[in-house]
Amino acid sequence: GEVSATPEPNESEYLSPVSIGGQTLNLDFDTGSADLWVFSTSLSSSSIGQHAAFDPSKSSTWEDYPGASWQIMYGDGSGASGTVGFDVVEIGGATASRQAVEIATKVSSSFVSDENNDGLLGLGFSKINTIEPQPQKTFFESILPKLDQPVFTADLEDDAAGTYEFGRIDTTKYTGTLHVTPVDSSNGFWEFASTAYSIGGTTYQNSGASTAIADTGTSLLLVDDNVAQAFYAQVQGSQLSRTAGGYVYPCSAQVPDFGVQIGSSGFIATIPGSDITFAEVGQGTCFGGVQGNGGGGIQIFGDVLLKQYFAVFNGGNESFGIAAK
Ligand SMILES: Cc1cc(CN)n(C)n1
Repeated sequence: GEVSATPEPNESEYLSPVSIGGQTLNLDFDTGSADLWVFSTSLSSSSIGQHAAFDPSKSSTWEDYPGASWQIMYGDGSGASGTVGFDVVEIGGATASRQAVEIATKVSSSFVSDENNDGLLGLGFSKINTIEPQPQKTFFESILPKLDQPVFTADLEDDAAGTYEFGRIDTTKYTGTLHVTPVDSSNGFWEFASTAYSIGGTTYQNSGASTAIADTGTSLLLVDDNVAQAFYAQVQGSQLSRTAGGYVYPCSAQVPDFGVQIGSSGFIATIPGSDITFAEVGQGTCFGGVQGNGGGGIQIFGDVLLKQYFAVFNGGNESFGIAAK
């Protein structure tokens, strides 16, 4: 079957309505993790705030997973933990009849204050699912056998709503070639080779990092620190600001186009310089959407890059593809 879910755009995330045991929550679809967790009525009312909170006691299809627990920490330092059960999860028409659902009993402050999302839906590989004593499948892995094609696509936009589709590739959503690269899922991510980059149309070899992950749950484009330094050397007035947490520059600065290689085939995915500014941080200073990865070795290609393209995640042959749109 084919399904689609239309996430509501928000500056730092893409949310999609998900039905769990008949209760609808807005979840942040995250290809960089593999836990499906939700705000729950087990949280304090001050943590719940304006969020939708899942109440297992009100679901007729809920099944506890006795003794199981989970605890996750994300790259931005946010985190959550809690207990586990199984329920019917439906997204735009596709249904996983017995999906592991992680009930949050603790969430970090950034989730409390981000009133747009009521939890996360991980679309990474279940080898990094944090459920103890036994990791559980992601929603995509649960429905994979039933899909016409073993794929999901992400068509993220900045201003309009983006769309995730499961089970089909809507060829009307992109133009030209779909550039496909093999994925190495051994770290649990949609990870591929990326050993080159371009600044203002000139291509350079990236000696610092050799791979990258496609991560819809990360807002920025986090490249090898040397690559970020080389990029901002070409942005007049830029500086690495500890207070801002990265490279900033005068909002009036001329920002060159920036590209990163997708796979070892040579395709460089480019972002127009005019789309690189992520936020204004006041006094006419802007925070760049391209930042260093802090020396992590793996580059993290988040929404700053992904929103420029139509992305295809293939769980059948473990590949990642992007095309212009
Ligand atoms: C909540 C969340 C998800 C991600 C990306 N996987 N980050 C960095 N933070």
